[in-house]
Amino acid sequence: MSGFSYIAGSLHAEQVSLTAIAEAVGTPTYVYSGDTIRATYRDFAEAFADRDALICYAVKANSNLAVLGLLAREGAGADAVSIGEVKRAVAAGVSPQKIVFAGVAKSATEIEEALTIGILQFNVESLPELERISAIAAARGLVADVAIRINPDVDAGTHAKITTGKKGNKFGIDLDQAKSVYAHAATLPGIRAAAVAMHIGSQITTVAPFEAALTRLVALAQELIADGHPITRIDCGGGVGIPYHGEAPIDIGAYAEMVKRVTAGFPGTLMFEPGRYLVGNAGVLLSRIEYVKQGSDRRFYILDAGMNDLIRPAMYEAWHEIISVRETAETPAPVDIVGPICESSCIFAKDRPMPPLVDGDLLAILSAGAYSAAMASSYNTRALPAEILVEGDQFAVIKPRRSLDDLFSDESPAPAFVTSGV
Ligand SMILES: Cc1ncc(COP(=O)(O)O)c(C=O)c1O
Ligand SMILES: N[C@@H](CCCC[NH3+])C(=O)O
Repeated sequence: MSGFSYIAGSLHAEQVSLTAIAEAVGTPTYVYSGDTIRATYRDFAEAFADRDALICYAVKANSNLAVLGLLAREGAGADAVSIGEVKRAVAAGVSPQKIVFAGVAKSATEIEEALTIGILQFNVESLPELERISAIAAARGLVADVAIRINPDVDAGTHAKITTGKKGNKFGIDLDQAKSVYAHAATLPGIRAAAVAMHIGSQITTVAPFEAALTRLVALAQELIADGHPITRIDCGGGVGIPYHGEAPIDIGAYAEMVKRVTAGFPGTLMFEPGRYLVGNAGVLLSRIEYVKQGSDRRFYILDAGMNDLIRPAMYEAWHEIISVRETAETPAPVDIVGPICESSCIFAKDRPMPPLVDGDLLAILSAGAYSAAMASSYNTRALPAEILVEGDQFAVIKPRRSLDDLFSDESPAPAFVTSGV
């Protein structure tokens, strides 16, 4: 929980009291520690300081412009999965020549706009996509740099819903098809196949699956180079996990040692796409207990935050640590911590030992810096949560809470119809 600690009996983000934030902007609110994001990025970058390396932060993990800007100022590039994410990265100050564009369904419009922006490379996930990129680039007299994302058929040992590098997953091109796809790429006028790429899944907690996949990718890169392909970059993807529930985190030094050893014979650029690792443990979701309800067999803490604000427990049965903002040494007892949404899965924790708390007390849901605000929705016509960035003893509202009117001001109970024309 670096970046968050109790000071004078009250939980703080760096030197800012979460109680003061709740009073200033209300709840539910995401709070991020800028210092933690920066320090984590620097650790990652430092581990590869002796190699030509480009760290492309996976924008999807937390796409707030303030977070992107902070990382851009550290020198990070961006891994984007939509033209919207590409534009966010550019708006935050990321150089287009540090942006990779991944994703299985890039539209023609997205490809055109990315070419106009001048991104570094497209990470291509299928043969028809490769041909589409070539046709669009060639029509403009351009040559697009691409990596083919390889599916190395490795079990990442993570949750089934977030594994991506096993045969049968929709992502990437199967390893046994790779050489023929590169051979085809070499014949296309709008393509320069300058890289190989992989991304085998998320929240991976051991180095072994990365090593198995990277070993296959490097062997492929060497064969491709021997065949005359201009491979100058290896994109190792993201996926490095974080502790949510006492997991031993991947030691970034051990991960870097493995990557450098496996790629020792490759003189080009190493690329990485970390998302969760950089921001996951740098954020909390701050929420207030609306009601404490005592049922006949259990006690509920009913929060003002719901699954629309933080969907990971409902979607992946994810475990998030939840702590009281008011420090207390009182004996914990099991409670169910639930939200207001009309779904049985709107529950953050079941039978979780918690200290006795009362209506109005604040809770912090930890490890909520990644895939949390970014996946929030306004289901049940609820405003999206606010977001705050803390730096030392100061905080900034980096996403104001919108008014409820904003949620439906562009809808009408009596819409104007137009003739379809068919
Ligand atoms: C292609 C790609 N790169 C990078 C990431 C970032 O993953 P993580 O947040 O686990 O580092 C993802 C998401 O899993 C992804 O799909
Ligand atoms: N959204 C997922 C991770 C998916 C990563 C995107 N490929 C999570 O919260 O764990």
